[in-house]
Amino acid sequence: MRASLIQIGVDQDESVDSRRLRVAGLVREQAGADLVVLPELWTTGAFAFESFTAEAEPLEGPTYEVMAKAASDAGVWLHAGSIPERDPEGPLYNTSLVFSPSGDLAAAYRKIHRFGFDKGEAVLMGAGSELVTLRLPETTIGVATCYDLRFPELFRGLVDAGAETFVIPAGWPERRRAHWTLLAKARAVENQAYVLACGTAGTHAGVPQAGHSIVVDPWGEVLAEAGSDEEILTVDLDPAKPATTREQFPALKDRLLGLETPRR
Ligand SMILES: NC(=O)CCC(=O)C(=O)O
Repeated sequence: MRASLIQIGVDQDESVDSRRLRVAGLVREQAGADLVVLPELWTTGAFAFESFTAEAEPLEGPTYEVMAKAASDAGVWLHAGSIPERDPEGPLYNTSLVFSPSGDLAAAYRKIHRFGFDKGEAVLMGAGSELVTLRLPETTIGVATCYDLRFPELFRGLVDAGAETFVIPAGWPERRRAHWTLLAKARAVENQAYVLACGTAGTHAGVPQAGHSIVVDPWGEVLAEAGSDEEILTVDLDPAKPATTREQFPALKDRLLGLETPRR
């Protein structure tokens, strides 16, 4: 299974419309991959709070249109990162979109843990409440977004729902890059799952981004890691590896807490 993570540079000297078209071109260039992944809030930048309201779009808005077409043109499963979603009946959400190779929306995930404490995303956006997994031909993905990476119980919930591969778009800042790589490895090892974590490059709203998109296998081995600039990581994954790892080292079977029916 071939995955491509597109670590987009998000700089405010490029308009949102131009970036959408440029990114669609990059997705089309990944024809031949099975799964393509984009970062969190790459239209605005995850820290460009002041533009969330102005750039918010309905679920089936301009990013949806352009990315659905790019997925079908490339014939790939596309995790198109997240958009600031305007729900006509409610608040804004930080919503990830996953398209099938025919360009249909296969899943949407509203970020559960909003970042910023009492500022920024945490006050501008509503919290999602539903875990999302999706069966692709070769693996079951579980989706999470950026700050969610700090909440291991979310990932355990995704494992319980069948996830073998976590797909995590992000806009993680350079200042806490050490946490990003540490937590990506931890989520892979503790859940015996692949982690595909795709961040942004560049600087937006004065916040330098970490980049360093990373692919970690179920043993915690880093299969690929980007630098800080715009970059595309392409990796070949063995879809059987989460299952074989869980068989060979069955630590998940020793869980005692947090299960509706304890195993012992
Ligand atoms: N966009 C985010 O969720 C940022 C998360 C972050 O900066 C952190 O967890 O640290």
